[in-house]
Amino acid sequence: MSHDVILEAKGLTKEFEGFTAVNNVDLRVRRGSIHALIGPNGAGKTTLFSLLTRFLSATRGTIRFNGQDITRAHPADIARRGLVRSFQISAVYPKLSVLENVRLGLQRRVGSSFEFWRRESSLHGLNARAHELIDAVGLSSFVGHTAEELPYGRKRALEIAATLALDPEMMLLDEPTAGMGHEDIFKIAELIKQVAANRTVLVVEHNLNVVAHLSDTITVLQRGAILAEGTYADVSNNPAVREAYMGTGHA
Ligand SMILES: Nc1ncnc2c1ncn2[C@@H]1O[C@H](COP(=O)(O)OP(=O)(O)OP(=O)(O)O)[C@@H](O)[C@H]1O
Repeated sequence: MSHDVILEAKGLTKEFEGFTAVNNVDLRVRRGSIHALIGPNGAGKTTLFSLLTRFLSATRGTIRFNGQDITRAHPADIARRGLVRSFQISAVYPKLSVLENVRLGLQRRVGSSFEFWRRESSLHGLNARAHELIDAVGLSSFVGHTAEELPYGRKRALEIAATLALDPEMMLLDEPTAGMGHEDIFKIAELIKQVAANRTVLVVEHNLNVVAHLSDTITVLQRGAILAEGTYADVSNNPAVREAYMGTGHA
């Protein structure tokens, strides 16, 4: 595994009672890149994410992260190694406020989240950074709201802020702009670009404008297998990809 490749899956396969949702996928994600995973509904994108973060066990295949075999690692161990999925929201608690949720993520990163005896004053030291992250995802006017009170799009923004608070080496974002209005989509896309400056991002995204804007590399899945891979120009000019997208409303 080359040093440039942070995450590598080989022959990854997931069968559900005879149905193959992910079929012999070889995926290499370059360190520092934004890599998008696209494909029609049911192509296996979410299943692939779940395999990579070990929310699901693969039927076959191997996964290496930073050169180490994580094929059988526990999901929490994978997160600790720096591979964090955005909705892995042990990071978002519905009854806690936006500020508390993001601050908790920051505390986890410094390894103090379970030190409940820590003085309230020490928490305030984290507030400035928490407010920065909250501001960056456009949630400043929702600071005191509980996570469960937020509208859907804002909740997704909070998930991203909470994930960023953990400062992962690699982030897996599962449809980060889903359910968002046009303005929020643009803000989130910019934010992803900004945070990707010093980390690796693998993103499942349906909005092809966002994909075109963000991605260094795009992998197109169809029926669980890789149909094409390359830059946006490469894949969007690929006849097989055009065919796969016809009639899906995403073209
Ligand atoms: N637990 C499961 N049991 C049986 N089949 C499943 C299970 N999870 C997913 N599948 C099937 O696997 C296929 C791939 O699903 P997946 O959700 O990974 O696709 P996707 O590309 O993420 O789709 P979408 O874009 O609609 O989110 C689908 O046909 C789905 O019905």
